[in-house]
Amino acid sequence: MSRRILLINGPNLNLLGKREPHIYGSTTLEDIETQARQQAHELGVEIDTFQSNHEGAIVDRIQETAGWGPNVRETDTPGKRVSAIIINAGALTHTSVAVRDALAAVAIPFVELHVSNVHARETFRAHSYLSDKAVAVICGMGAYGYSAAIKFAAKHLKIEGE
Ligand SMILES: O=C1C[C@@](O)(C(=O)O)C[C@@H](O)[C@@H]1O
Repeated sequence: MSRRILLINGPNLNLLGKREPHIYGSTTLEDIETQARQQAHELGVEIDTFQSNHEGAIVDRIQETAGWGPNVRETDTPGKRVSAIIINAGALTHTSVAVRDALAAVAIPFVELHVSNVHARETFRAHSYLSDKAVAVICGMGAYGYSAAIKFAAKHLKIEGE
């Protein structure tokens, strides 16, 4: 059985480690993704990583997990199935019906993740378009949240029928 996790990071998360370190810490996205690949290997799962500052690119990448999307032609080999998505949608969490709809369309269980405690910040960050559809929500654990999400996804989220 192969289990594959897709880790998505949205706008400005390419700046982790540089951006507001008092809020987001000093760990870079590169560090997080390197650690994620190592952890996935140890857990016996596969992991794909994706970061984009663009809402449409994130929607396209989510669609691709179901073999859909503008970059997938009828003749293409079906994309690899993903058993779980871990998504830090950044600011799109609070604004994007499109990301929510894409996650609902592919119907793959997902974990919503935030490095900071979004409930202890500006009030607009307390609302999420994703939380009510997420299997789990992690926030305020810093970079460790990624590790917790991967462990949870690897253990609890399996491709149906496997
Ligand atoms: O870009 C981000 C990062 C964030 O998702 C976090 O990881 O804490 C929290 C969001 O409110 C913010 O827009």
